[in-house]
Amino acid sequence: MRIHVPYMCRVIPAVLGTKPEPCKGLSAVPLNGDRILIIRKGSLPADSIWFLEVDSKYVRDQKKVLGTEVVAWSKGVIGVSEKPIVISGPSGVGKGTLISMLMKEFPSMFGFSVSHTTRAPRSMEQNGVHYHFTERSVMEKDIKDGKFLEYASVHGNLYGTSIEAVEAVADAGKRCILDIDVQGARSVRASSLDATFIFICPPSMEELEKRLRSRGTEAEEQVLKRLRNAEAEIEQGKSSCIFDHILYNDNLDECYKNLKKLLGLDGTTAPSHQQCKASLKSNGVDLQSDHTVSKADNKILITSGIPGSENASKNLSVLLLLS
Ligand SMILES: Nc1nc2c(ncn2[C@@H]2O[C@H](COP(=O)(O)OP(=O)(O)O)[C@@H](O)[C@H]2O)c(=O)[nH]1
Ligand SMILES: Nc1ncnc2c1ncn2[C@@H]1O[C@H](COP(=O)(O)OP(=O)(O)O)[C@@H](O)[C@H]1O
Repeated sequence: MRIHVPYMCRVIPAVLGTKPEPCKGLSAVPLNGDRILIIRKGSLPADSIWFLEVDSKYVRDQKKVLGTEVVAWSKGVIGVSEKPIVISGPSGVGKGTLISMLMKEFPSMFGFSVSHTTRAPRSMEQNGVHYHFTERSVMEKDIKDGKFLEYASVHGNLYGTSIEAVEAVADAGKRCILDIDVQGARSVRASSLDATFIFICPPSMEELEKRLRSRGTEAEEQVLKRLRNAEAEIEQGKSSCIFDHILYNDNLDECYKNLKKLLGLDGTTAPSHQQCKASLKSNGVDLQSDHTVSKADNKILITSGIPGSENASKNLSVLLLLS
């Protein structure tokens, strides 16, 4: 079982009082920075593991918002969250159009990861909705400070996915969609974020140019740069092993139908909530009331039964902490 820190967690609005009672049956493992992993004994896997943030920026902000004393905030690992979806493809191929269609048809299911960029906003674009439009120096500092899951220089500007952007979608209980370039997709592939990777291809370079020009959002110099970059992007998208699926966006409705099909949204393969719950029960950690917890590097070892006894090794669960 893998636990991703800090994303893939959902915020449970459980505020502890100023003087929490000593809790029986809880194991606490201090992690990096201001996080503690809590494991509760003798409970269902779905309700047994969560993180506590102590005196983090989030906790301090909540103190202000709630106007009350808050000592910690819990971020629970509950249920099975669906894999995020990474969508890549050359500029003008129709990524944004397909993502908008998906979000419009399934508003409560998907959430868009709002990237940061140093490029100037287009006339219809809103800060915080389409992108977080950012100064290069600010973004570079945030990258240095480890706030980004991935970033890349694309068509002369910096683009990046902040950890907070992905976390915000997970916190809302939605499946995250990332619209990022091939370099970004490669970085996410190499990260701990388990995602579904989809590459969108144009039917031809002529059609791509037509779409890019007819969108009318770029100056000629930018159009030419994007078309030049498109050839390499398509080659990498098709030949690398980054992507799980390649979709051709020739006829839009057809492509959208295929996208829904591979996401299991055409009514044939979508997993039900019950199925998710069942798979969690069979794959999750079966915590018994007598277990010990220890930490070694990025692993949390949970041993049920009496340590050192013959049965203990059979009941060893290892949680990998990947950040
Ligand atoms: N690596 C990375 N690429 C991004 C991110 N956000 C957007 N992009 C990519 O940057 C490229 C340019 O995006 P944009 O300027 O909005 O132009 P458009 O693709 O023509 O709409 C596209 O390939 C996007 O997929 C991000 O957070 N990270
Ligand atoms: N299958 C398609 N056929 C014709 N035009 C399309 C198709 N898909 C998208 N478009 C148009 O192409 C332009 C670029 O699409 P967009 O979604 O902005 O691309 P991207 O986000 O990949 O840069 C938009 O004007 C959009 O309406």
